[in-house]
Amino acid sequence: MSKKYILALDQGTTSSRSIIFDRNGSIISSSQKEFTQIYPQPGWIEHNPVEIWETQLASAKEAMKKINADPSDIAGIGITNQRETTVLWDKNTGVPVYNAIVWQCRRTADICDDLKEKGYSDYIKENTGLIIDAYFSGTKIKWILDNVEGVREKAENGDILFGTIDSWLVWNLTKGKVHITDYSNASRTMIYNIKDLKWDDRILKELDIPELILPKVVQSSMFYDNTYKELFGEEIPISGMAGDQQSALFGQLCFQEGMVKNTYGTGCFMLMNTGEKAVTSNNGLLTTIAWGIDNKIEYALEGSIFVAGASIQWLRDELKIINDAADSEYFASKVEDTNGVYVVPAFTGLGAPHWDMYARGAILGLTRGANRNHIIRATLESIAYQTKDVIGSMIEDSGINLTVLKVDGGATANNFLMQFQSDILDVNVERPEVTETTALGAAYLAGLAVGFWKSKGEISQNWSINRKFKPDMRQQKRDELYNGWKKAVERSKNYA
Ligand SMILES: Nc1ncnc2c1ncn2[C@@H]1O[C@H](COP(=O)(O)OP(=O)(O)O)[C@@H](O)[C@H]1O
Ligand SMILES: O=P(O)(O)OC[C@H](O)CO
Repeated sequence: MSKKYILALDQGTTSSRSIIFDRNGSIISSSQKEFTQIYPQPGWIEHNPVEIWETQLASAKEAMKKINADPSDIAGIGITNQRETTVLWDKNTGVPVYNAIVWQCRRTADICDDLKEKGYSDYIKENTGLIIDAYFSGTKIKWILDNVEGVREKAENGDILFGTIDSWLVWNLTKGKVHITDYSNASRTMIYNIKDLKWDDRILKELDIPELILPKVVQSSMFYDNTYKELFGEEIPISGMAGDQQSALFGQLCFQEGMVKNTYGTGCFMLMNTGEKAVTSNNGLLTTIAWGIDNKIEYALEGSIFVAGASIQWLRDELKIINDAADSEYFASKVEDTNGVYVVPAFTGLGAPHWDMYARGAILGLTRGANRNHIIRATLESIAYQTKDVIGSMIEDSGINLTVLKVDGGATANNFLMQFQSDILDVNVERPEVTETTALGAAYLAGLAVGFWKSKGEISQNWSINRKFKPDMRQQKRDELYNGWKKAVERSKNYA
């Protein structure tokens, strides 16, 4: 019987999703399960790795059940994941030794300060492409080794394994047989040398991380192994793997140098394909591996914004001034402007291009007339302003003048935000028909490896546009608004 589908496992920051795609790249079935966000202290964020695995598996089974898909209908599984989030587990029992330390967690800021004081900034930038920050996995691994009793000793004896979420899922899908990560995920650890394509000895030594806990780094599109038989009743090939932002770049078909996408989820991540060149940023962007495919490595420039859609969840869950994320569009549209209000959602510091681990959130410009709608509108606008900060850096670093921005992710459903984004950038914003491009990218990577799709050319025919937003704002107004934002951001810096 011929295989009909590819199953993408999209393990995100707030939910585990599984999506089944057909040969046209259309969504045939999906399932999503939220899981617990654990905040042990201000600025600390953890996930339970077992809950991650269980929700991911449950969503995969549910997506299959909804369409009565048999495991034999599935040509391959592609995995895509929240990046940097760090898990250490016991190799013999498969039990995590601590909760996963999430990418947003700031607990290792002091380890990062120490690295900077020791003069590692240039070395780390040149060799890992990254800027020293608590965001990345390296200092999180060190924290677990140093702070969880008995773990360092076990690690040195070879009884502990480290993985980002991709590794953790593959380990569980294969019942402890396979310990791997792909190039795109490895490039987010701050311990991987993206030029030499190997774990970096000098950084490992400085952070005191034993190399034997690290996974083997592999291509993003290849047959890795099968799921173990009892899991779905039959083995299914696992054949694609990439960090979620790189996967979205692939899913948006940004295969050529200079092509850019921006994903609006919990955070906002803009990536530009730079081909086989690792471009170094002079403006606060990261150099990262886009993917390893056909025995080649391609690179990307990345602007990482830590808080985007999460600020809308904050309006809903903490301020309780909206009931649903989608309501933000209605309330924002009820006012002409923000009445001079700016919201800087630096809840977990600021990422690109500012890189300030000690920035914190702020609401500025309040006057007696400021109301709920202004705050909601200012929160949505902050997502667009942060994107503008990043795009400015990208244009300077690449020399490429952007005329179109391809967008995806949950918050792109918001038409007010998309129009404001186009207005403030003065570029066209294109929203595709399938905005689940993260999962789609993983499906493409998996499908290409098993011959479900023959070539990138074949999948390129699948992309179609849902709506194009065109700029409609005077330059003077654009400048005024953006200058106000820049002032507000400065006020939020170096606070904690
Ligand atoms: N209509 C909307 N307007 C603004 N934000 C939205 C809207 N719908 C969803 N969001 C935001 O998008 C995020 C969810 O997008 P998603 O791509 O699923 O994120 P992730 O993969 O990071 O979990 C949430 O933070 C949510 O607040
Ligand atoms: O889970 P998301 O979509 O918020 O993505 C998280 C990023 O991979 C963090 O680098």
